[in-house]
Amino acid sequence: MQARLALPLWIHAFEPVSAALRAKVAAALEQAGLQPEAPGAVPAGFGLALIDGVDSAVLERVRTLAASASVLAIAVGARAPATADMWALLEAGAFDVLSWTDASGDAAQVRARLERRDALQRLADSPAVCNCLVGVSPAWRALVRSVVEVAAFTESPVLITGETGTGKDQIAQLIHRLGGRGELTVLDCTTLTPELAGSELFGHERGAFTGAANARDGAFALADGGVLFLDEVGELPLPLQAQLLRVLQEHTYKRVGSNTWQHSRFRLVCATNRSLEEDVANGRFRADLYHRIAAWRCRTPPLRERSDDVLPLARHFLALLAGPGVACEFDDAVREFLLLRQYPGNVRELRQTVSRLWYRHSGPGPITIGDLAPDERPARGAVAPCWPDVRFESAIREAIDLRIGLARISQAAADIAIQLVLEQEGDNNQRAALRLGVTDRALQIRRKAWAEAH
Ligand SMILES: Nc1ncnc2c1ncn2[C@@H]1O[C@H](COP(=O)(O)OP(=O)(O)OP(=O)(O)O)[C@@H](O)[C@H]1O
Repeated sequence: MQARLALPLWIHAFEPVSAALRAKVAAALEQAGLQPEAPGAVPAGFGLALIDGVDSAVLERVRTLAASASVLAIAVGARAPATADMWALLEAGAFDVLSWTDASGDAAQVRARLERRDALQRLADSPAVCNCLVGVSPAWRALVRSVVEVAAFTESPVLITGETGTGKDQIAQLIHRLGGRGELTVLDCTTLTPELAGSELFGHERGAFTGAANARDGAFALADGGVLFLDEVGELPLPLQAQLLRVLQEHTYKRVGSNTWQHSRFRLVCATNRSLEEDVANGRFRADLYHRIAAWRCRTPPLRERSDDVLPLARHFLALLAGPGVACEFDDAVREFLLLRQYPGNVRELRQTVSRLWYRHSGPGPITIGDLAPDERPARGAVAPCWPDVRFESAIREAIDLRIGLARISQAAADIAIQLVLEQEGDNNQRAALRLGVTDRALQIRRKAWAEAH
């Protein structure tokens, strides 16, 4: 038997999978060093969904399980599921779909996948990631997981796209930290002029051009053994794009004024806030270069797509400003202001907003709305509650991320509203109906349908 894997692992067998088959799978997994159990009330950690046939009920259940745990779907039926069903299981949140063929390698396959997933999760939750990169939203967490995977398990070039201030630079630094390679050499492509670019990138020999009093290393030499980060790569002029092709492909180049090929082994990370696909389509960016730099792509989502991250980020920036051991918080009104404000400059703008609050603030005590500079305060009249607001949008986004359909979202919103109003009105149907803007009878029908469904 292999060494035990200390993973909380549960097994959920879907109808019509028999208890005997479940026990057989569990025994094989135990042989492979796993310790399967039944799922708890809120399944966490890792889980196996044993399925024999896929229908909407199975998909719905997988969706619920995957909301709080990492789910691996295992098809145990005599026939492998149709490809469309496999995709549907992934869509529902399973991280992979395997077939159980009753062969000796099946349990080993399961274990290998769980180990990899566990290693990824540990890295994503490690101080190397969490101490610098803050974010709790599903969109941010999915990005971090994919970046951790590409950084720690591959050597491929990575292209990071995203609006300004969304953390592309931070992600490049994370790839460098996790990759365990030498130095990080950063080159801002907006600063490359046609005259200087050759020397900046490739270096030059002494006397190669007027003013070249000494030989000098360029970015490719400096990046040897480490990571080369080409920031704003979309701004590279076309002639320079052509010059980069060979070195990115072959890792060889010549210094300006030299005929000798030099070698440099580096990992390439590029970032841009442009759509390079569009630039390729309209001839602004070379397609061959694009395919070399974009072996892996990731996108840093704008802050408006992850409003759950606003307060954690704001608290993080405040803690950095306050320094170690100094507790400082925002009061409720400031929290609301921060949540409802728009951030066209994304995280950078949020950081600057927090800095301005901090420098106007005189402690002790929380940051209060008086700490907001007068020109930043919401205009009079603009503070009336606006609905639907970003919090509502965030809840809906979460439902969409969980791939919940429109009918269920609308139904759930209506059910919650009815429940809340009934509570407030002491279960008085007539008053609740009045407040909800529906007839007494309509509310009764809905309540009856709800009671029957639950
Ligand atoms: N997830 C995060 N956690 C903590 N700080 C962050 C995060 N994302 C961004 N920041 C901070 O926001 C600011 C902007 O981030 P960064 O420079 O990485 O953005 P960018 O996308 O590279 O911007 P640009 O396109 O303008 O170069 C920095 O101060 C960075 O520290």
